[in-house]
Order: sequence, then C-alpha cells, then structure tokens
Amino acid sequence: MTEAEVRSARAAAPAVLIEARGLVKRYGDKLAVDGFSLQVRSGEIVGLLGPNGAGKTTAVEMMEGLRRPDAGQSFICGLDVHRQGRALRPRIGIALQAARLPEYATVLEILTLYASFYEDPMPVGDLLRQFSLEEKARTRFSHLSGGQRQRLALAVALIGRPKVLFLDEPTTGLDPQARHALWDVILDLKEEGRAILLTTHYMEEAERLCDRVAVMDHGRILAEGTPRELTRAYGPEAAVELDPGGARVDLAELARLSAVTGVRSEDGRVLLHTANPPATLMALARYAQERSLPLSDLRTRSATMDDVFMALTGRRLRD
Ligand SMILES: Nc1ncnc2c1ncn2[C@@H]1O[C@H](COP(=O)(O)OP(=O)(O)OP(=O)(O)O)[C@@H](O)[C@H]1O
Repeated sequence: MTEAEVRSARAAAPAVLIEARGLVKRYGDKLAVDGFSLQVRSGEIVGLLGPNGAGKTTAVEMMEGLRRPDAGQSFICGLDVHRQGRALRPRIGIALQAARLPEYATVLEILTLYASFYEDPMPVGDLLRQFSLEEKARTRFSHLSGGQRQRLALAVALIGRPKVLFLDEPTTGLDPQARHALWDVILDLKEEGRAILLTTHYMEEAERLCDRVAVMDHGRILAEGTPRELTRAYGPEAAVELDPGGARVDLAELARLSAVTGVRSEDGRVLLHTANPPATLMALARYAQERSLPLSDLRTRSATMDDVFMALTGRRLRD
C-alpha cells in the first residue's frame, strides 16, 4: 500500500471508540490481567469470552476507567479514561449484569432520576417506547420480570446518549424469547454507530451479535477474530454427535475411526471432531453394526464457538 492508500483506508475505517493498550493488573501475587490490548470501532460489537476468573471483569473495569491499571492505558473516544475521565463520563454507558437499581422506585422514577444527571438526556418517553416498558412505567423495580429489568438497565445505560456501551452478560437469566428481543435492541444500537463491548457466556449470543470475539484466559487474549475466522482456525472441520443409548463405548476406539481428530464424552453423549464427516459417519455405522450399538440421535454439525472455546481454554462455554 502507498502512503496515500493507507491514509484513505484509515479515513474510511470507522473510528476506534474503545481502546485498551497493554493493560496489566496485579492483586498481590496474582497477575489478573497480563498485557491486554483490544480495539472496538464505531458500529461494532466485540465479545469478550473467557472462563470464570480469566480476568474479564478486571480488564473491562480498567477500560471503563473504574479500576486503575498497574501498567497500560485505556482510551474512549480518543481520551485517556484515567486522565480525562470527567469529560468522558457522559460518553460511556454501562449496563450492569444484576442491575443494581432501587427496588422500591418505579420504572418512570428510575429513568427520570438518571435523566437528571445529564445535560441532554434521551427523552424518558422515547426510552419507555424503545424498550417496550410503557405499560410498566408505574411498576416498581422489584415487581419487574428478569427481561424487563435487563431492558431497564440498558435504557439507563443509554440515557446520556453514550457513544460506547459496556454490556456485562446482558441476557443472563432470560428466557429465549426475552433474550432474542434484547438481541434485536442491541443490534439496533450497533446500527446507530455505537461501539459495544460485550461479555457473555452464551455461545449463540457471541455468534449472533459479535462482529469480533476475543477469547481470554489467565489475563491474556488467546485469540481474536470474527466467529467464522475463529471456528476456521481453532474449531474442527465438523463434529458428529451421538447418543450411545446408555451402552458403554470405548472412546479410544472411536478416536481411531476414519478422519476423527478428537473425541469427548459429555452428559452421556459422545462428540467426535472430524476432518471428513462422510468418512467418519461410514466408519461409525460399521462400528455400531459390529457392536449392536443403537446410535440414537446421531447428528453432524459444523464447528461452533464452543468448540473454539474448548480448544483454547480446555473448558466449555455455557449454553
Ligand atoms: N479485588 C480483588 N482482589 C484480589 N483478587 C481479585 C480481585 N478481583 C479479582 N481477583 C482475581 O483476579 C482474577 C481475575 O478476576 P476477574 O473477576 O477479573 O475474572 P472474570 O474473568 O471476570 O471472572 P468471572 O467470569 O468469574 O466474573 C481471579 O483470579 C480473581 O480471583
């Protein structure tokens, strides 16, 4: 690329609104975050995935300016969150996982209170409409369902018209219908050009919402890319799942079947990773016939973020 091409590519790319550079945090002897760097652009949702204790909360709190790093810097909209935090407050929206909102206040009172903190807040009526909370305006927080609480937490995070949003497990505990409804809202926020950093334990959420995913463990990012890039790089070609119907199967024997690259057993089901699903299926059918295995509920599927997570961290994402 010529210098002019680099300049025009830079001008065309959406602005980086969230940036972490080499963040480090120690708690005593424990190195909780160990050189963490990440960028989120306008109109982009980046997912941060990691097992419990990986350092996600500590990294995100340093990016939000709520926790001071031992080394490294965090920028939001180009401003240093630790030096220019006061100017930044209105640009950051933080939706907490277990929304810590006043139990006895009504939805309308909560939104009106938070709106009073900003010079140019979103109109409360618009937020009630956008988050389908109009009928609940006079309901106390303690009487809301899980989905309504999460939507209210998101409405509160948006009240100051922030350019960047930090969403911490926004759909945890919701039923599938409420989860899908909230996904639509989050995708709309992205379309409006906000930069969104999301932590989640749900594989489908990461796959559906995130433009890019960073997988973190032991305080470091192990891999980063689009869900597709990550499943290509770290997932198997495909997976074959079967239910041996309570019969004992020898995993070592299954591992030797044609094209199988990995085997594991989970909750009574067996999962085979394969580089060639037809070859593995044929070999599996022969194997089952010889041993009179029932092979009920046999399925093939392509690689998922869960397979990537397993390959990178040795643990499972939660479904
Ligand atoms: N205030 C603290 N004092 C001491 N150690 C801490 C503190 N906060 C976190 N840790 C430790 O630092 C490591 C990273 O914790 P962190 O909460 O950032 O991880 P996490 O990925 O967010 O985990 P989870 O998914 O369980 O919330 C853990 O080993 C944790 O025990």
